[in-house]
Amino acid sequence: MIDVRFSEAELEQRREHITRFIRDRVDAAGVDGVVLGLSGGIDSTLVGHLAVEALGADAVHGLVLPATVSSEGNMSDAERVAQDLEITYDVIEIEPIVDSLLSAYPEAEGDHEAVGNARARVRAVFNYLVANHEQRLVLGTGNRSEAAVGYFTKYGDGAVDCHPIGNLYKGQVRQLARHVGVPEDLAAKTATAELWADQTDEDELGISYDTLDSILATHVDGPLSVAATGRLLEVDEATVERVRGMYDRTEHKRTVPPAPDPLD
Ligand SMILES: Nc1ncnc2c1ncn2[C@@H]1O[C@H](COP(=O)(O)OP(=O)(O)OC[C@H]2O[C@@H]([n+]3cccc(C(=O)O)c3)[C@H](O)[C@@H]2O)[C@@H](O)[C@H]1O
Ligand SMILES: Nc1ncnc2c1ncn2[C@@H]1O[C@H](COP(=O)(O)OP(=O)(O)OP(=O)(O)O)[C@@H](O)[C@H]1O
Ligand SMILES: [Mg+2]
Repeated sequence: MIDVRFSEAELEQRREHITRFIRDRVDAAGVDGVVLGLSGGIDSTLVGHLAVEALGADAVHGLVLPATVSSEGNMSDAERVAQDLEITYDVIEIEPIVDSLLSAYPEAEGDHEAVGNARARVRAVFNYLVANHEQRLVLGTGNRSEAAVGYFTKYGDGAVDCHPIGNLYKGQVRQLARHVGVPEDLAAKTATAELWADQTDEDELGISYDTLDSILATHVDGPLSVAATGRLLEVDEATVERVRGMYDRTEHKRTVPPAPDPLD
């Protein structure tokens, strides 16, 4: 595999670069701070840390938004992160809202993907309720690995004002998290979207993040062909092609929705 990790000096550079980015976005928007969803996972934990470093704890509002499929461990970790960072946070159960969507449209009941994505979109509604009310920006927590293969809910966790860690592969997210002092149990935790019971990213994607990061760095974001990537990483060409296919099929999630060209 490709080792995507930074050197210590590069990590410190990234930390400064991202905290400056967050400050610049807030200043340019003329708002009073940021809001973000805290899931107990490493992406939101790292963004929470960097936001506090950039803006101070008073300018960061956390939302812990449990669903019935959320594990108690993750929800208590999310609260622990907010408490350790000394930020204001709310805990709001989202399932009553998901239930009311399904009682209005029972046809979707039992469709775990549609309902799971609705959970992510209900969370986006709360983020923007707080952002509008308190003059804040919504911070995204998506990383390059998820974005490249479209592993996020369109207008759910993808509905944000900026992506502070959007250029980091998952392996780099874990490394930067350790560098800024995130506790090891959180930095090493298995990634899960928790949109339905027992979901994990690697199971659903059918690939480990180490392999995904390597294929992205080499082929999707890098110059090597499918065959050269397969040889270099010692993975099947079919795996490289599968990742490339996910990237191509999810282009619509990374771009502004199109309209027809203007008439001449
Ligand atoms: N070619 C195209 N051009 C324009 N739009 C297109 C399109 N193809 C689909 N669409 C639209 O996109 C929709 C499908 O996209 P979307 O609604 O996102 O749904 P979809 O991509 O099917 O599902 C989201 C995936 O992201 C994962 N996820 C979600 C949230 C968080 C995390 C996490 O890591 O925590 C992971 C989730 O487990 C699932 O695998 C379609 O229903 C359609 O409306
Ligand atoms: N229960 C939740 N409460 C609040 N926000 C949530 C919750 N679940 C998901 N989110 C939001 O959706 C984002 C996307 O989830 P995702 O699982 O990709 O990231 P993560 O949980 O931070 O890290 P990991 O991918 O390692 O699990 C989270 O970072 C968080 O902002
Ligand atoms: Mg998660």
